[in-house]
Amino acid sequence: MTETQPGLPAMPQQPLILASSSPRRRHWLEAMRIPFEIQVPEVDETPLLDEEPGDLVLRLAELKAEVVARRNPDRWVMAADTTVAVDHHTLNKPVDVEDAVRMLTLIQDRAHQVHTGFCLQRNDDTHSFVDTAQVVFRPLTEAQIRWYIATREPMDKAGSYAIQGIGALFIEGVEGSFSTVMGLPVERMGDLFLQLGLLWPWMGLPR
Ligand SMILES: Cc1cn([C@H]2C[C@H](O)[C@@H](COP(=O)(O)OP(=O)(O)OP(=O)(O)O)O2)c(=O)[nH]c1=O
Repeated sequence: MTETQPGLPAMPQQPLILASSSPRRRHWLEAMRIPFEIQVPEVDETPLLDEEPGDLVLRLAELKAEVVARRNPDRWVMAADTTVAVDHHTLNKPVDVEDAVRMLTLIQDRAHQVHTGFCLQRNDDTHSFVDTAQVVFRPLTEAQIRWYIATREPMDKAGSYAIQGIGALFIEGVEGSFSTVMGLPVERMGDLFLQLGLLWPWMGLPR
């Protein structure tokens, strides 16, 4: 029999499941010492016809969480999806060097939006939202853009840059959450963990 103390969970809370292959999302959870394991869902990330970027990231975050939550009854599963929007363009990860050139040419010397969809789900209990940050880029010449792409940093990032890397040098300012640009809105995620009483039990303390 498991001994319980008032206010303490009867058994240790199961770790979170991160439904993502993103090293950035893993990084944030490790940095915050949240216990987690990774299960990567296979989902089709193709946008629907005329789908708005905010709708796209929410749908994909919910889909990734749903797929993994169905396989893991009674476990909390977290997923996210990030995209960059400028005018009517949605910029996902570049498919090749020329695609990255196209994206960086579009976003240099102006502002764009980064939308990150987030979903936390256990069984049918789903909590999801979209967080948006605005990023202003400095002007870049084609030679500078090609130099940046040659570093390979842009190749697995939405919008073809990394705010957490060399890309920081090209950014004039950010309005909103830095972590949202990196792919995980950690401030709003923390709010949700607290509201649901998940955070402190993960740290071994009462909720
Ligand atoms: C704009 C920007 C994006 N990114 C990253 C975050 C995301 O990992 C990636 C967008 O791709 P996503 O499709 O959101 O995520 P992913 O394919 O890396 O992982 P998964 O779908 O398995 O969860 O771009 C940065 O790391 N820095 C940035 O500044």
